[in-house]
Amino acid sequence: MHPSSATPDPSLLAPDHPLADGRVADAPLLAALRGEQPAHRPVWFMRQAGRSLPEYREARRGTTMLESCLTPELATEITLQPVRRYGVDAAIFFSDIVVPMRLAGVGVDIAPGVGPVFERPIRTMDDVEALPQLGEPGDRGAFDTALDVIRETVRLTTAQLGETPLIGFAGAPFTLAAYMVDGRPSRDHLGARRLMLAAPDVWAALSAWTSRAAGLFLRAQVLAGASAVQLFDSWAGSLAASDYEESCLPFSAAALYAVADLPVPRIHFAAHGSHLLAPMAQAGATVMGVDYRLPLDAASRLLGGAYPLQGNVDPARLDAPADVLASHVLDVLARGAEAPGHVVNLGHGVPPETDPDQLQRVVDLVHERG
Ligand SMILES: O=C(O)CCc1c2[nH]c(c1CC(=O)O)Cc1[nH]c(c(CC(=O)O)c1CCC(=O)O)Cc1[nH]c(c(CC(=O)O)c1CCC(=O)O)Cc1[nH]c(c(CCC(=O)O)c1CC(=O)O)C2
Repeated sequence: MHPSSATPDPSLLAPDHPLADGRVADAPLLAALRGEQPAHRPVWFMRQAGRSLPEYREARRGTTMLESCLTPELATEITLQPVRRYGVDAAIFFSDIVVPMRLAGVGVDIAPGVGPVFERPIRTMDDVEALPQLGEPGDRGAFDTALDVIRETVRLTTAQLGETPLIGFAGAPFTLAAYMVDGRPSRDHLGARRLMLAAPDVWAALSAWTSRAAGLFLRAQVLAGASAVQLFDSWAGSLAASDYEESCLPFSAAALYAVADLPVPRIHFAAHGSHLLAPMAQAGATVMGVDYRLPLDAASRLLGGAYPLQGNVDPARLDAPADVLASHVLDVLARGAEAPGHVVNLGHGVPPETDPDQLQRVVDLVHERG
């Protein structure tokens, strides 16, 4: 089993990093992620920067998704939009889980209304061995050079964020590998799960590659200025716990280990993953994200009260009448108070058709009552 933690060393951060120069020292988000009780419960939303915002749709006019992720000034503006509009307690880096693969030279694009689509699905050991080399942490090879555009966006964003922390993120090895095997979004990831069981050596080699890509992508974001990270194992929920522990956990642990020596909280989240919460907590995260299917007090008990939690407003209630939404948010706050620390989020990403005014109501209620 891969080691999952190391001793964080603040000296690894540049003096002008928001954590080093004190800019984010009093941020409620970081206090809650450390398991403390800040003056108010912090809140942010997965996919807060995106299609639900008119200003996003305006800013994206005439550009493809990946162009917008790889144009520093545009990605910075999009990351800042929800912080300005809602007053949320965190920015999440506007990017996508396939960006590191694109930067590595893998043929992938994001088709609107579909999601990631790969030119060549990965099915054999030859396919894996033909993937671009990524190098080791600290190597100045082609991939590390390609990550400079990410570093530039993080720097531009944190220069404008002031006291609001930036969360860097990556897709987890299983979710990335599932896209690469299936070649496009899939509901049950049967192609990936079949390969995992039929050719475990190919699956392990691919997962080692996606784990390295995710880990280097996270590390680049933190060293450039991100003050926390989130590893999205969006689709691990399609796995049985035994398959997850056997074929995925070691690779998620390796991805998180890539930033374990840096003094930043590490959030780990899987949609539909309540049955995996305990094994996922062994991957080396310091905070667990919970989707909307498992109440936070039950999640905290399941984890022995050992982890601050993030979540878990049900996205479906964002369309409900204001009083129904309010009572649901108050219930999430009450249950979240059972955990050592609580960051309010949705139980999955903001649905594109969400009314921004409803998200504003959630932020105001959490800041008032949280
Ligand atoms: O059409 C557009 O404008 C691009 C849509 C968009 C993408 N990534 C995006 C956005 C902005 C937004 O969500 O509105 C932007 C995006 N992708 C992601 C995040 C991180 C987060 O959720 O806060 C974000 C938001 C970043 C931010 O708020 O700053 C990461 C991501 N991309 C992806 C996944 C895995 C997944 O959801 O399948 C995940 C993990 C997040 C999750 O589990 O919800 C893959 C992906 N990327 C994308 C899509 C959507 C394709 C579509 O429905 O048009 C999809 C597939 C899907 O969502 O079903 C493209």
